[in-house]
Amino acid sequence: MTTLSQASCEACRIGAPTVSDSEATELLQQIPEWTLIEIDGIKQLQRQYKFKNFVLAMAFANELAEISEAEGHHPGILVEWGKATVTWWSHSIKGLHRNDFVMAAKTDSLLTK
Ligand SMILES: C[C@H](O)[C@H](O)[C@H]1CNC2=NC(N)=NC(=O)C2=N1
Repeated sequence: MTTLSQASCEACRIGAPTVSDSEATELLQQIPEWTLIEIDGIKQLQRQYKFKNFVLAMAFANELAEISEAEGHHPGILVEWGKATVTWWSHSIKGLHRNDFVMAAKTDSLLTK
């Protein structure tokens, strides 16, 4: 099995299937720090990362911007002093696609680079 962080984000077109609840539970085992949330009926993955200051949190957000552009899939990022909150979901399908789990794993691997 390819680990999520090594997978590529496949194109996610309108009408692509959302991940089922049982698939989500299984995929979450590979990204245990992430929480499944629901906002306005849209399921999303969210994780808060802690940093020593604002500049480090901002630098992390910029690295995440680079991999997001490379993969064509983009997160919500809230940068505050000492933390960055990252949220992944697929706008085109108003929910979670496997891409979101792949991107969450890639986000985690930025920290271990
Ligand atoms: C045309 C472009 O690839 C699409 O609009 C992409 C851009 N980034 C995206 N990011 C996310 N998170 N969901 C999307 O549906 C999405 N669509």
